[in-house]
Amino acid sequence: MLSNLCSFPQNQISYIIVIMTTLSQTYLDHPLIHHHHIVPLDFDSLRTIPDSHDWFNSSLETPSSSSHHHTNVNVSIPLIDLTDPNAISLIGNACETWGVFQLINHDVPVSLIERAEGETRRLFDLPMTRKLKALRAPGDVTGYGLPRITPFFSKYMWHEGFTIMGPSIGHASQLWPSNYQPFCDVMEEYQRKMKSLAEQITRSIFNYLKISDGANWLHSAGSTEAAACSTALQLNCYPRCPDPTRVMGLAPHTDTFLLTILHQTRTCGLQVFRDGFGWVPVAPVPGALVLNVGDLFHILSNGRFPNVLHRVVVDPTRRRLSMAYFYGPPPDFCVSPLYDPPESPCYRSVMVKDYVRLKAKNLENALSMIRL
Ligand SMILES: O=C(O)CCC(=O)C(=O)O
Ligand SMILES: [Fe+2]
Repeated sequence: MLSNLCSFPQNQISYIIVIMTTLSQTYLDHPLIHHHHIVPLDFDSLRTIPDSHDWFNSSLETPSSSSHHHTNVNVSIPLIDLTDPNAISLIGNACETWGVFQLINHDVPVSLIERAEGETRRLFDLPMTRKLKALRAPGDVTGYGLPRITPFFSKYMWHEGFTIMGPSIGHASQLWPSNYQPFCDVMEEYQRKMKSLAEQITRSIFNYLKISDGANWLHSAGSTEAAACSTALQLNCYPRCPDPTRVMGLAPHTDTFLLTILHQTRTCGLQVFRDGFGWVPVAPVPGALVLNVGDLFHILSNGRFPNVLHRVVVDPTRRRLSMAYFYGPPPDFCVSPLYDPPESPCYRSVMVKDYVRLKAKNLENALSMIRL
Protein backbone atom coordinates (compact mmCIF):
# COMPACT_ATOMS: atom_id res chain seq x y z
CA MET A 1 0.00 0.00 0.00
CA LEU A 2 3.05 2.24 0.43
CA SER A 3 3.04 3.18 -3.22
CA ASN A 4 -0.31 4.82 -2.81
CA LEU A 5 1.21 7.85 -1.17
CA CYS A 6 4.36 9.25 -2.73
CA SER A 7 7.05 8.89 -0.09
CA PHE A 8 10.73 9.62 0.12
CA PRO A 9 13.64 7.41 1.22
CA GLN A 10 15.18 8.39 4.56
CA ASN A 11 18.49 9.42 2.98
CA GLN A 12 16.75 12.11 0.97
CA ILE A 13 15.14 13.80 3.95
CA SER A 14 17.72 16.62 4.19
CA TYR A 15 17.12 17.43 0.54
CA ILE A 16 13.40 17.48 1.15
CA ILE A 17 13.81 20.03 3.94
CA VAL A 18 15.33 22.40 1.44
CA ILE A 19 12.50 22.17 -1.06
CA MET A 20 9.67 21.82 1.46
CA THR A 21 6.78 24.14 0.75
CA THR A 22 4.83 25.61 3.60
CA LEU A 23 1.09 25.77 3.43
CA SER A 24 1.12 29.55 3.92
CA GLN A 25 3.46 29.81 0.92
CA THR A 26 0.99 27.81 -1.15
CA TYR A 27 -1.79 30.24 -0.26
CA LEU A 28 0.48 33.24 -0.75
CA ASP A 29 0.83 32.22 -4.37
CA HIS A 30 -2.93 32.58 -4.73
CA PRO A 31 -4.06 35.81 -3.11
CA LEU A 32 -7.68 36.88 -3.08
CA ILE A 33 -7.93 39.25 -5.97
CA HIS A 34 -9.47 42.35 -4.41
CA HIS A 35 -8.91 43.99 -1.06
CA HIS A 36 -12.65 44.42 -0.57
CA HIS A 37 -12.88 40.65 -0.47
CA ILE A 38 -11.17 40.80 2.89
CA VAL A 39 -13.07 43.41 4.91
CA PRO A 40 -16.25 42.23 6.70
CA LEU A 41 -19.18 44.48 7.45
CA ASP A 42 -19.76 46.03 10.88
CA PHE A 43 -22.81 43.80 11.46
CA ASP A 44 -23.75 45.30 14.83
CA SER A 45 -24.56 48.61 13.21
CA LEU A 46 -27.08 47.13 10.75
CA ARG A 47 -30.86 47.09 11.07
CA THR A 48 -31.64 45.92 7.51
CA ILE A 49 -29.87 43.63 5.06
CA PRO A 50 -27.70 45.56 2.60
CA ASP A 51 -28.06 44.49 -1.02
CA SER A 52 -24.46 43.24 -1.01
CA HIS A 53 -25.51 40.57 1.55
CA ASP A 54 -29.05 39.89 0.32
CA TRP A 55 -29.10 36.48 -1.40
CA PHE A 56 -32.89 36.48 -1.74
CA ASN A 57 -33.30 38.19 -5.11
CA SER A 58 -30.17 36.68 -6.59
CA SER A 59 -29.89 33.50 -8.56
CA LEU A 60 -28.14 31.96 -5.54
CA GLU A 61 -29.85 29.36 -3.42
CA THR A 62 -30.76 30.68 0.05
CA PRO A 63 -31.66 28.49 3.01
CA SER A 64 -35.34 29.38 2.53
CA SER A 65 -35.39 29.07 -1.26
CA SER A 66 -33.93 25.56 -1.22
CA SER A 67 -37.16 24.13 -2.60
CA HIS A 68 -35.54 21.11 -4.18
CA HIS A 69 -33.23 20.58 -1.21
CA HIS A 70 -35.34 21.28 1.87
CA THR A 71 -33.97 21.14 5.39
CA ASN A 72 -34.54 17.71 6.86
CA VAL A 73 -34.93 17.72 10.64
CA ASN A 74 -35.96 14.07 10.85
CA VAL A 75 -32.47 12.61 10.64
CA SER A 76 -29.20 13.31 12.38
CA ILE A 77 -25.60 12.54 11.70
CA PRO A 78 -23.94 9.69 13.69
CA LEU A 79 -22.83 10.38 17.26
CA ILE A 80 -19.79 8.25 18.13
CA ASP A 81 -18.25 7.57 21.52
CA LEU A 82 -14.49 7.31 21.04
CA THR A 83 -14.26 4.90 24.00
CA ASP A 84 -16.70 2.47 22.32
CA PRO A 85 -14.86 -0.80 21.54
CA ASN A 86 -16.30 -0.57 18.01
CA ALA A 87 -15.22 3.04 17.53
CA ILE A 88 -13.02 2.29 14.50
CA SER A 89 -15.75 0.62 12.49
CA LEU A 90 -18.32 3.20 13.60
CA ILE A 91 -16.01 5.98 12.40
CA GLY A 92 -15.30 4.15 9.14
CA ASN A 93 -19.02 3.59 8.54
CA ALA A 94 -19.83 7.22 9.29
CA CYS A 95 -17.15 8.33 6.84
CA GLU A 96 -18.60 6.06 4.16
CA THR A 97 -22.21 7.07 4.59
CA TRP A 98 -22.30 10.67 5.78
CA GLY A 99 -18.74 11.93 5.55
CA VAL A 100 -19.39 13.56 8.91
CA PHE A 101 -20.06 12.56 12.52
CA GLN A 102 -20.03 13.94 16.04
CA LEU A 103 -17.49 12.60 18.50
CA ILE A 104 -17.83 12.38 22.27
CA ASN A 105 -15.38 11.13 24.88
CA HIS A 106 -12.40 12.36 22.87
CA ASP A 107 -9.70 13.47 25.25
CA VAL A 108 -9.69 17.17 24.43
CA PRO A 109 -10.47 18.75 27.83
CA VAL A 110 -13.74 20.68 27.94
CA SER A 111 -11.92 23.40 29.91
CA LEU A 112 -9.49 23.92 26.99
CA ILE A 113 -12.35 24.12 24.48
CA GLU A 114 -14.11 26.63 26.74
CA ARG A 115 -10.98 28.78 27.09
CA ALA A 116 -10.44 28.77 23.32
CA GLU A 117 -14.09 29.69 22.79
CA GLY A 118 -13.70 32.47 25.37
CA GLU A 119 -10.75 33.95 23.48
CA THR A 120 -12.68 33.65 20.20
CA ARG A 121 -15.54 35.57 21.79
CA ARG A 122 -13.10 38.18 23.11
CA LEU A 123 -11.78 38.63 19.57
CA PHE A 124 -15.12 39.09 17.82
CA ASP A 125 -16.39 41.34 20.65
CA LEU A 126 -13.71 43.90 19.82
CA PRO A 127 -14.80 47.09 18.07
CA MET A 128 -14.50 46.97 14.30
CA THR A 129 -11.73 49.62 14.33
CA ARG A 130 -9.60 47.28 16.42
CA LYS A 131 -10.35 44.13 14.40
CA LEU A 132 -9.39 45.95 11.22
CA LYS A 133 -5.89 46.39 12.64
CA ALA A 134 -5.47 42.63 12.34
CA LEU A 135 -6.90 42.44 8.85
CA ARG A 136 -5.51 39.67 6.68
CA ALA A 137 -3.25 41.35 4.15
CA PRO A 138 -4.06 40.57 0.49
CA GLY A 139 -2.09 37.44 -0.26
CA ASP A 140 -1.69 36.54 3.41
CA VAL A 141 -3.47 33.76 5.27
CA THR A 142 -3.47 34.68 8.96
CA GLY A 143 -5.72 37.46 10.18
CA TYR A 144 -9.21 38.87 10.33
CA GLY A 145 -11.43 38.85 7.27
CA LEU A 146 -14.03 37.29 5.03
CA PRO A 147 -14.23 33.59 4.12
CA ARG A 148 -11.71 32.60 1.45
CA ILE A 149 -14.57 31.30 -0.72
CA THR A 150 -16.08 34.81 -0.99
CA PRO A 151 -14.86 35.60 -4.55
CA PHE A 152 -16.80 32.59 -5.90
CA PHE A 153 -20.20 34.05 -4.98
CA SER A 154 -21.95 37.19 -6.18
CA LYS A 155 -23.19 38.05 -2.67
CA TYR A 156 -21.33 38.36 0.60
CA MET A 157 -21.83 36.05 3.55
CA TRP A 158 -23.10 36.96 7.03
CA HIS A 159 -19.79 36.09 8.54
CA GLU A 160 -16.56 37.39 9.97
CA GLY A 161 -13.55 35.19 10.56
CA PHE A 162 -10.03 34.98 11.86
CA THR A 163 -7.61 32.49 10.33
CA ILE A 164 -4.53 31.18 12.12
CA MET A 165 -1.84 29.43 10.13
CA GLY A 166 1.46 29.39 12.02
CA PRO A 167 2.21 31.99 14.69
CA SER A 168 -0.63 34.38 15.52
CA ILE A 169 1.35 36.77 17.73
CA GLY A 170 1.79 39.46 15.06
CA HIS A 171 -1.94 39.80 14.50
CA ALA A 172 -2.91 39.20 18.15
CA SER A 173 -0.65 42.03 19.29
CA GLN A 174 -2.52 44.35 16.93
CA LEU A 175 -5.81 43.25 18.49
CA TRP A 176 -4.67 43.55 22.12
CA PRO A 177 -1.39 45.49 22.27
CA SER A 178 -0.82 44.69 25.95
CA ASN A 179 -2.87 41.53 26.43
CA TYR A 180 -2.32 39.22 23.47
CA GLN A 181 -0.55 36.35 25.27
CA PRO A 182 -3.66 34.53 26.61
CA PHE A 183 -5.04 34.35 23.06
CA CYS A 184 -1.79 33.05 21.56
CA ASP A 185 -1.24 30.53 24.36
CA VAL A 186 -4.70 29.00 24.27
CA MET A 187 -4.82 28.85 20.48
CA GLU A 188 -1.46 27.07 20.42
CA GLU A 189 -2.52 24.56 23.05
CA TYR A 190 -5.85 24.03 21.29
CA GLN A 191 -4.12 23.35 17.97
CA ARG A 192 -1.73 20.87 19.62
CA LYS A 193 -4.68 18.92 21.02
CA MET A 194 -6.56 19.10 17.74
CA LYS A 195 -3.53 17.79 15.90
CA SER A 196 -3.14 14.76 18.11
CA LEU A 197 -6.87 14.00 17.84
CA ALA A 198 -6.68 14.39 14.05
CA GLU A 199 -3.72 11.98 13.97
CA GLN A 200 -5.55 9.47 16.14
CA ILE A 201 -8.66 9.57 13.94
CA THR A 202 -6.61 9.41 10.75
CA ARG A 203 -4.86 6.30 12.11
CA SER A 204 -8.24 4.75 12.96
CA ILE A 205 -9.51 5.45 9.47
CA PHE A 206 -6.33 3.97 7.97
CA ASN A 207 -6.94 0.87 10.09
CA TYR A 208 -10.48 0.73 8.80
CA LEU A 209 -9.23 1.05 5.21
CA LYS A 210 -6.51 -1.53 6.01
CA ILE A 211 -3.70 0.86 5.12
CA SER A 212 -0.68 -0.27 7.06
CA ASP A 213 2.19 1.85 5.81
CA GLY A 214 0.80 4.50 3.56
CA ALA A 215 1.58 7.69 5.36
CA ASN A 216 5.06 8.64 6.49
CA TRP A 217 3.88 11.94 7.82
CA LEU A 218 1.75 10.14 10.41
CA HIS A 219 4.63 7.97 11.61
CA SER A 220 6.83 11.00 12.06
CA ALA A 221 4.05 13.13 13.50
CA GLY A 222 5.30 15.26 16.34
CA SER A 223 8.89 14.16 15.85
CA THR A 224 10.05 16.42 13.06
CA GLU A 225 9.07 19.77 11.70
CA ALA A 226 10.39 18.66 8.32
CA ALA A 227 7.17 16.76 7.75
CA ALA A 228 4.98 19.61 8.98
CA CYS A 229 1.38 18.77 8.28
CA SER A 230 -0.95 21.19 6.59
CA THR A 231 -3.00 22.62 9.41
CA ALA A 232 -4.97 25.76 10.08
CA LEU A 233 -7.42 27.02 12.66
CA GLN A 234 -10.38 29.04 11.44
CA LEU A 235 -12.40 31.04 13.98
CA ASN A 236 -15.86 31.84 12.66
CA CYS A 237 -18.46 34.31 13.84
CA TYR A 238 -22.01 34.48 12.46
CA PRO A 239 -23.64 37.61 13.90
CA ARG A 240 -27.38 37.53 14.57
CA CYS A 241 -29.33 38.74 11.59
CA PRO A 242 -32.61 40.70 11.34
CA ASP A 243 -33.77 38.42 8.49
CA PRO A 244 -31.94 35.08 8.30
CA THR A 245 -34.04 33.93 5.33
CA ARG A 246 -32.26 36.43 3.08
CA VAL A 247 -28.67 35.69 4.04
CA MET A 248 -26.11 32.90 4.05
CA GLY A 249 -23.74 32.43 7.01
CA LEU A 250 -21.31 30.33 5.02
CA ALA A 251 -22.11 29.22 1.48
CA PRO A 252 -22.13 25.51 0.58
CA HIS A 253 -18.60 24.15 0.23
CA THR A 254 -16.45 21.14 0.95
CA ASP A 255 -13.28 21.36 3.02
CA THR A 256 -9.98 20.91 1.22
CA PHE A 257 -7.85 18.74 3.51
CA LEU A 258 -8.21 15.25 5.01
CA LEU A 259 -10.29 16.01 8.08
CA THR A 260 -11.88 18.99 9.77
CA ILE A 261 -12.55 19.05 13.52
CA LEU A 262 -15.15 21.60 14.48
CA HIS A 263 -16.29 22.99 17.79
CA GLN A 264 -19.57 24.90 17.63
CA THR A 265 -21.33 26.94 20.30
CA ARG A 266 -24.88 26.08 21.34
CA THR A 267 -26.57 27.98 18.55
CA CYS A 268 -27.68 25.81 15.60
CA GLY A 269 -26.54 26.75 12.12
CA LEU A 270 -24.33 24.07 10.54
CA GLN A 271 -26.10 21.92 7.93
CA VAL A 272 -24.70 19.03 5.90
CA PHE A 273 -26.01 17.80 2.58
CA ARG A 274 -26.66 14.16 1.85
CA ASP A 275 -28.17 12.82 -1.37
CA GLY A 276 -31.70 11.62 -0.76
CA PHE A 277 -31.90 13.44 2.59
CA GLY A 278 -31.35 17.09 1.69
CA TRP A 279 -29.83 19.57 4.16
CA VAL A 280 -29.49 18.01 7.59
CA PRO A 281 -28.87 20.26 10.62
CA VAL A 282 -25.99 19.30 12.91
CA ALA A 283 -27.50 19.97 16.33
CA PRO A 284 -24.90 21.08 18.90
CA VAL A 285 -24.20 18.33 21.47
CA PRO A 286 -22.42 19.57 24.60
CA GLY A 287 -18.80 18.40 24.61
CA ALA A 288 -19.00 16.86 21.13
CA LEU A 289 -16.70 17.78 18.26
CA VAL A 290 -17.91 17.53 14.67
CA LEU A 291 -15.53 15.71 12.32
CA ASN A 292 -15.92 15.84 8.58
CA VAL A 293 -14.23 14.31 5.58
CA GLY A 294 -12.46 16.76 3.28
CA ASP A 295 -11.50 16.49 -0.38
CA LEU A 296 -8.15 14.78 0.28
CA PHE A 297 -9.73 11.88 2.21
CA HIS A 298 -12.31 11.61 -0.56
CA ILE A 299 -9.46 11.24 -3.09
CA LEU A 300 -7.47 8.89 -0.85
CA SER A 301 -10.50 6.64 -0.31
CA ASN A 302 -11.04 6.58 -4.10
CA GLY A 303 -14.39 8.26 -3.66
CA ARG A 304 -15.60 5.85 -0.98
CA PHE A 305 -15.85 8.65 1.62
CA PRO A 306 -18.03 11.58 0.55
CA ASN A 307 -16.38 14.97 1.06
CA VAL A 308 -19.48 16.30 2.71
CA LEU A 309 -21.00 19.51 1.36
CA HIS A 310 -21.91 21.85 4.21
CA ARG A 311 -23.17 25.36 4.86
CA VAL A 312 -24.12 27.60 7.76
CA VAL A 313 -27.42 29.40 8.27
CA VAL A 314 -27.76 32.24 10.75
CA ASP A 315 -30.00 32.91 13.73
CA PRO A 316 -32.31 35.92 14.25
CA THR A 317 -31.44 36.45 17.90
CA ARG A 318 -28.17 34.73 18.72
CA ARG A 319 -24.64 35.07 17.45
CA ARG A 320 -22.99 31.76 16.62
CA LEU A 321 -19.27 31.00 16.97
CA SER A 322 -17.31 28.03 15.69
CA MET A 323 -13.69 26.91 15.57
CA ALA A 324 -12.68 24.72 12.62
CA TYR A 325 -9.33 22.91 12.65
CA PHE A 326 -8.19 21.69 9.22
CA TYR A 327 -5.74 18.80 9.03
CA GLY A 328 -3.89 17.37 6.05
CA PRO A 329 -0.56 15.84 5.01
CA PRO A 330 2.45 18.11 4.37
CA PRO A 331 2.16 20.26 1.22
CA ASP A 332 4.79 18.21 -0.63
CA PHE A 333 3.04 14.88 -0.13
CA CYS A 334 1.39 13.24 -3.06
CA VAL A 335 -2.07 11.80 -2.39
CA SER A 336 -3.16 8.85 -4.50
CA PRO A 337 -6.43 6.92 -4.41
CA LEU A 338 -6.34 3.56 -2.63
CA TYR A 339 -8.21 0.76 -4.32
CA ASP A 340 -8.20 -2.97 -4.76
CA PRO A 341 -8.26 -4.37 -8.31
CA PRO A 342 -10.46 -4.86 -10.27
CA GLU A 343 -11.53 -1.42 -9.09
CA SER A 344 -9.72 1.41 -10.84
CA PRO A 345 -8.68 4.85 -9.57
CA CYS A 346 -11.26 7.64 -9.84
CA TYR A 347 -8.68 10.41 -9.44
CA ARG A 348 -5.15 11.01 -10.54
CA SER A 349 -2.47 11.40 -7.87
CA VAL A 350 -1.99 14.95 -6.72
CA MET A 351 0.45 16.82 -4.49
CA VAL A 352 -1.28 18.45 -1.55
CA LYS A 353 0.06 21.90 -2.51
CA ASP A 354 -1.10 21.49 -6.11
CA TYR A 355 -4.57 20.51 -4.98
CA VAL A 356 -4.70 23.49 -2.61
CA ARG A 357 -3.85 25.75 -5.56
CA LEU A 358 -6.45 24.09 -7.80
CA LYS A 359 -9.08 24.55 -5.10
CA ALA A 360 -8.10 28.18 -4.48
CA LYS A 361 -8.66 28.90 -8.16
CA ASN A 362 -11.61 26.65 -8.96
CA LEU A 363 -13.39 25.85 -5.69
CA GLU A 364 -15.76 22.89 -6.15
CA ASN A 365 -14.62 22.30 -9.73
CA ALA A 366 -11.16 21.35 -8.48
CA LEU A 367 -12.07 17.69 -7.94
CA SER A 368 -13.48 17.25 -11.41
CA MET A 369 -10.19 18.56 -12.80
CA ILE A 370 -8.31 15.56 -11.39
CA ARG A 371 -11.05 13.01 -12.02
CA LEU A 372 -10.03 10.15 -14.33
O1 LIG B 1 -19.17 27.25 11.36
C1 LIG B 1 -19.37 26.09 11.00
O2 LIG B 1 -20.13 25.34 11.59
C2 LIG B 1 -18.68 25.54 9.77
C3 LIG B 1 -17.41 26.24 9.43
C4 LIG B 1 -16.82 25.72 8.16
O3 LIG B 1 -17.41 24.98 7.45
C5 LIG B 1 -15.45 26.11 7.78
O4 LIG B 1 -14.85 26.97 8.47
O5 LIG B 1 -14.97 25.56 6.77
FE1 LIG C 1 -16.13 23.98 6.04
